[in-house]
Parts: sequence; structure tokens; C-alpha cells
Amino acid sequence: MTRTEAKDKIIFALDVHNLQEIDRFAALLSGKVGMFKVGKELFTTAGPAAVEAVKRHGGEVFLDLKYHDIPNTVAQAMLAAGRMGVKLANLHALGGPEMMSQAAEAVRTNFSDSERPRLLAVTILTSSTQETLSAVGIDHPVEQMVVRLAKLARESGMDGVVASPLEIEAIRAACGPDFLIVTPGVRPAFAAVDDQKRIMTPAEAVKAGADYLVIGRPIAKAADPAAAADLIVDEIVGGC
Ligand SMILES: O=C(O)c1cc(=O)[nH]c(=O)n1[C@@H]1O[C@H](COP(=O)(O)O)[C@@H](O)[C@H]1O
Repeated sequence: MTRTEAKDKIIFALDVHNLQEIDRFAALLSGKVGMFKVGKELFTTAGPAAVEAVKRHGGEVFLDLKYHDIPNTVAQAMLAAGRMGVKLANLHALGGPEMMSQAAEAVRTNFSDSERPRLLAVTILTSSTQETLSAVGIDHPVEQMVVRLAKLARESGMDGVVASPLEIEAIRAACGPDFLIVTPGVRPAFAAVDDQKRIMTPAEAVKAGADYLVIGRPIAKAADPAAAADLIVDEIVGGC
């Protein structure tokens, strides 16, 4: 794998609070990572200006707002995300097939194939355990649920899923080579584990079949974020 291919797999999680921090990281990391993730924390604070700020620096955006609502509301929200020009956007697979299908149809009808956002379904969050599922009445094992939701997402027109690295191989086997797999919970050899529980190194996750790796604190908290991103690229190239 080339350095450019490895770099393009990294999505930096912009878990920051204001536009100044976006400018700082976008300036430091443009050309060092493939995409920037704008999540609930940042979007609730700064709104669409956060997406515009990343794009001003030439960055691509993964809008991580994990929609889960009635089908019409989610479809309309996805159209609004598409109009902002984001490359990836997501919703919760647990919202069900009708919600996913309507969102998929809305973006396919209203945007050209090259312009439409790719839609991802979150399967089971990396922070969830068997106990979390049991507490809400789901008694199936986590991995079984993840694969079931990934297959449902694919049948409902999603382009891919967000899942823990430990489930990549099972999803790949069930959903085929063209289905996008985006994985957080990735920790390079040099970084702290933080609160992530089910983790892999970047090279392991790519080898297992991940298309994109979502990485936040190992880059953001490093003394030199650009050097940390370079080290992660080294790890991926060295291991694949
Ligand atoms: O959708 C996500 O990106 C996501 C899903 C999930 O199951 N687990 C998870 O950690 N994430 C996000 O991935 C990022 C991981 O950040 P770090 O743990 O700092 O690398 C955070 O922005 C989380 O919100």
C-alpha cells in the first residue's frame, strides 16, 4: 500500500468546540489525513459553519450526526447534509429498513452519483457491550447483531457501516467487497487506549478490511499532531 492510499484511509475526528480549533487542525493536518469528521459536539456548537471551515481548507467532511428518527425526517436531514457537500453522512441502523431506504432513495434521487454523500449506518456503538444491549431488551450477541444490522443496511441501500474493528471480518464476509466499512476504536502502537474498549491497531484494522479509520485523540492529543498522523501512515504502510 502506498503512503497516499494509507493517508486517504484516515478520518480525523474533529472533536473540538470552536472554529479556531478547526482552523488549527485543518491547517496542521490537510494533506496528512484523508477526511475530517464533524460530529455532534462540534455541529451543535458551530453548525454548518464547521463544515464550511473544513472545506475552506480543502478538506473532505464526514458528517457524523447519527440520525435516528421517523423516515421522512431522516431523509430530509440527509438531503440537507448533501446540500452542504459532505462526502459521508450517517444514521443508526436500529432506525430500521424503512428509515434507511427513504434516506438512500432521497440522496440518490436528488444528487448525481458523483455528488451524493455516501451513507453509512452505525451498527452497534464501540462503547456498547452485551450488558448495554440486554438493558434495552436485545438478547443477541453483539457480533450477531452487528452482522444482522450490516446486512439490513446493505439491503436498504446504505453504502456501508460504522462498526468496531473486531467486527470488520464478519461484516466483510457477509456484505461483500464493495460495502464501505468505517471503523473507530483504532489505536496506534504509540497512543493511549483512552475509553475505547474493543480496539485494534491501524494496520490490523486495514488488514482486516477497513476502508476508513476514524481516529481522534491519538492525533489531537499528540505533542505534534502532524507527526502523529505521519506515524500512523507509517504503521499502516509497514503492516500491509
Ligand atoms: O460514529 C463514530 O464515529 C463512532 C462510532 C462508534 O461506535 N464509536 C466511536 O468512538 N465513534 C467516534 O469515533 C471517534 C473516536 O475518537 P478517539 O477515541 O479519540 O480516536 C469519536 O469521535 C467517536 O464519536
